[in-house]
Amino acid sequence: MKRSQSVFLIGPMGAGKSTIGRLLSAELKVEFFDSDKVIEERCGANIPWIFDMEGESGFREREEQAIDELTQMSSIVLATGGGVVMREANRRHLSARGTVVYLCTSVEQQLARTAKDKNRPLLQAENPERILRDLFSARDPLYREIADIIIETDQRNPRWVVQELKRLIKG
Ligand SMILES: Nc1ncnc2c1ncn2[C@@H]1O[C@H](COP(=O)(O)OP(=O)(O)OP(=O)(O)O)[C@@H](O)[C@H]1O
Ligand SMILES: O=C(O)C1=C[C@@H](O)[C@@H](O)[C@H](O)C1
Ligand SMILES: [Mg+2]
Repeated sequence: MKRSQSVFLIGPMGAGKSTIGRLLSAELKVEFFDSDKVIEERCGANIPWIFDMEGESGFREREEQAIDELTQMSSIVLATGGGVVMREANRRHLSARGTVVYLCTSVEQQLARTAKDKNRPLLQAENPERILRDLFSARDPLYREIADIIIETDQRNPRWVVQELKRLIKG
């Protein structure tokens, strides 16, 4: 682990960052934060509302501020939003301030895992599969660029991923 002892989970929508982050923080007995939730709490509104009122750029401003603050805390588990790597400042802070874990998932699994949830404005379009494929092409190299650990989650249940992560982080 890097100096701060924090673990930052990155990856696309439906990779399991929020689910695995919560379980991992309980195992490691450290505090858990989800940057999407922090942004919603601070704003007093949900992500679709922020996208509607402020556009994606407004959301990204709020996200950059939240990531800067959260990555300065010591010994936390942080689940990030799927688009966090789009800003260079976020990549720099995540990479310098903790152990970055990229949770990889196929587009098929992402579609299955996000199908019922309406809280992801980028997927409320006619062809979410096309969108997920385009996002994957743009973002996968950026996730890889800052990842200390890469873990494939398609065929794994969240509890297995947490145990594997615990082993890799301690090792
Ligand atoms: N390894 C897994 N196997 C099966 N289901 C999973 C797995 N990981 C997550 N899920 C399920 O997929 C859905 C999406 O997971 P989650 O919200 O944790 O993703 P996320 O990476 O935080 O997405 P976002 O970037 O949109 O916040 C949840 O219903 C969760 O229970
Ligand atoms: O992939 C993305 O760009 C996003 C993922 C979600 O976690 C949220 O941060 C928001 O819906 C945007
Ligand atoms: Mg999440």
